Amino acid sequence: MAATTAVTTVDNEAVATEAPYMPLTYERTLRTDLERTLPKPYLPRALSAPDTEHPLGTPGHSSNGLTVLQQHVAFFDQDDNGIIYPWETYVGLRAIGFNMIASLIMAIVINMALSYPSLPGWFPSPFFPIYIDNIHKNKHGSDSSTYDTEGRYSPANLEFMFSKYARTYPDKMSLGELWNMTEGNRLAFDFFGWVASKLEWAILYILARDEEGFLSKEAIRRCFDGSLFEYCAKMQMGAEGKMY
Ligand code: HEM
Repeated sequence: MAATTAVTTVDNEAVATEAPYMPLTYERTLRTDLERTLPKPYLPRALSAPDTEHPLGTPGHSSNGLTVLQQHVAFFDQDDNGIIYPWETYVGLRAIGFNMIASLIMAIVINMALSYPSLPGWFPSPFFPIYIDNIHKNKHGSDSSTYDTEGRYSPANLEFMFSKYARTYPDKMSLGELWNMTEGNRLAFDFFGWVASKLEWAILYILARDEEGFLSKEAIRRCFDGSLFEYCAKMQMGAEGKMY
């Protein structure tokens, strides 16, 4: 009997997600029920971005053989040649609803920051192209870890983002909660990553927040696979359709 109890205690410790002497581990909780609706939630997906409510990813959204991170940026490749120039980023941002000044500033910042790591050679280009083949080389620190280093999408990390930081509602986050998330994701002395993360989440919040000022899990999930951008562009053109 004693042996059984000992084994049970050891087993529980082996899968514990909370440590009594580290309060953050029980303030920022991890969901342990993901497998009820999402098979192999720990497995990074190369082609689709599922969550517990959408175990097959985005219906009707084709990967075209691209990784989820490549899909995130492919919308901005206006001529489909695998290279995103600043003017293409600008056109894409305008198409999803940003005004001229915001789109201009964002296009310059995004292409200046992301071009060099993505280039096929070591020589910089004055036109600041971003090569989609190498977009995984632009992964930075202090992010949500939802993309892996090859550009796959890790479903469990999207779910943990919500179980850790979504306090008001389980499926949407306020601006303050997003702020806490980016603060919680900060890695030491990672100045580039701190700023890049804040900007990415701020732009997404501006783009997709609802009337009450919350950013939904569905908007975030669809930002990861880029289908959110297609949806926003359609909405801007006045096309029919509803995402939520
Ligand atoms: C309105 C447009 C955009 C929004 C709202 C947006 C938002 C985001 C968000 C929320 C993330 C996830 C960050 C994290 O996991 O913490 C992300 C990641 C990323 N985005 Fe965008 N993005 C946009 C446009 C672009 C464009 C045009 C490019 C490049 C052509 C780009 C390249 C990337 C890359 C490389 C990552 C991976 C960074 C990482 O996880 O470390 N994004 N973006």
